[in-house]
Amino acid sequence: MDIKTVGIVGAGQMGNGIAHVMSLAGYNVLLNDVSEETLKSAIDTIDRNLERQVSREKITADEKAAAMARIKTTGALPELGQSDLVIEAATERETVKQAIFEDLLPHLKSNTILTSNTSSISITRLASRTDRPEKFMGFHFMNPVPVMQLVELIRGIATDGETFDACKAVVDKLGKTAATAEDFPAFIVNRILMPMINEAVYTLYEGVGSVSSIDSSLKLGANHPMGPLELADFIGLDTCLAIMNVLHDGLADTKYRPCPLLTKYVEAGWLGRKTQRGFYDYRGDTPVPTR
Ligand SMILES: CC(=O)CC(=O)SCCNC(=O)CCNC(=O)[C@H](O)C(C)(C)COP(=O)(O)OP(=O)(O)OC[C@H]1O[C@@H](n2cnc3c(N)ncnc32)[C@H](O)[C@@H]1OP(=O)(O)O
Ligand SMILES: NC(=O)C1=CN([C@@H]2O[C@H](COP(=O)(O)OP(=O)(O)OC[C@H]3O[C@@H](n4cnc5c(N)ncnc54)[C@H](OP(=O)(O)O)[C@@H]3O)[C@@H](O)[C@H]2O)C=CC1
Repeated sequence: MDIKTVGIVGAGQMGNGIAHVMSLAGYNVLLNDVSEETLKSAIDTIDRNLERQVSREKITADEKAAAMARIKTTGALPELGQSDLVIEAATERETVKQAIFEDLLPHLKSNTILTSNTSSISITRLASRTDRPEKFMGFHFMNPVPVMQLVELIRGIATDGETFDACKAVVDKLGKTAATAEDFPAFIVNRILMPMINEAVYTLYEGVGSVSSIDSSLKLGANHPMGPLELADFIGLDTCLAIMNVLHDGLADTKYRPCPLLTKYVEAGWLGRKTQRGFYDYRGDTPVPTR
């Protein structure tokens, strides 16, 4: 299938990153969000990140201008119906994702491929509630999208070969690398990464280390580019907790129980960088540990 137009639902940190790389690769992009303000700030972020690539001579100013011109924003979900490929990148909550697909279905072309950027939720279950489980799959980018090389591709039980090949061709055109994962809770990356982050929060909860000592231990002792708590703030603590809950419920093993301290931060609305407070406080010039 020849994909020309990509509809993206959700213009948060992942949605704007996906719009950035898609438009730079030559796709027309229709970006949707429930909030007009989020759509505006997504365009500002994409502009800033493309400008950074221009200043580092990764792309030319003309390529940036062409990419910006290929992105349109809309608050009206039905407008995404004419897309060849839809990537849902809204909040990590199954009811939110289900409602989006339900609202979108009556407006879709019959051959549109539906995908979700979910970090953990069952692709088979999301697909089963649509009219096209064979044309549905997981298209999982990593954060920050313009920088990270990997895209996980997840087939639901019914996904057909043509749909998989079309999505794999998109990953190739983006210059990224696909890894195929089976459809089990949190797939590959988050099955491994998120229990490590959760364990870092337990290490903090039990007083084994402070935020700074835990993060420097993993940065300096294991060569991780970010400490696990800094990374949790970067991903979003709400997203981390949602993924742990999917692992805990889906695999029914207490080894995946979310740390109560992670729950407490989320209940406080301290979701990390996106709310300016999480394991670090980002309101000043430099991040200050909150424990
Ligand atoms: C939760 C899920 O479902 C799955 C996930 O995504 S899990 C999260 C996966 N992501 C990670 O693990 C990220 C770990 N962190 C890192 O790799 C690095 O800290 C980082 C790449 C984010 C930043 O790297 P750094 O060396 O500290 O910063 P910096 O030198 O400023 O940036 C490196 C490059 O990335 C670019 N960059 C950094 N952040 C960026 C962003 N948000 N958007 C676009 N470009 C960005 C910079 O411009 C720079 O580009 P050049 O190489 O062309 O100069
Ligand atoms: N953060 C990460 O590192 C990664 C996240 N993901 C996945 O990507 C998805 C998005 O995550 P992320 O970008 O971090 O989250 P954000 O919270 O940054 O963005 C989610 C966006 O979706 C919007 N939204 C909520 N409901 C709807 C709706 N019905 N229609 C349209 N937009 C909606 C939200 O609006 P509002 O704020 O107004 O509610 C918000 O702007 C999740 O499934 C997450 O698991 C995947 C890889 C990495």
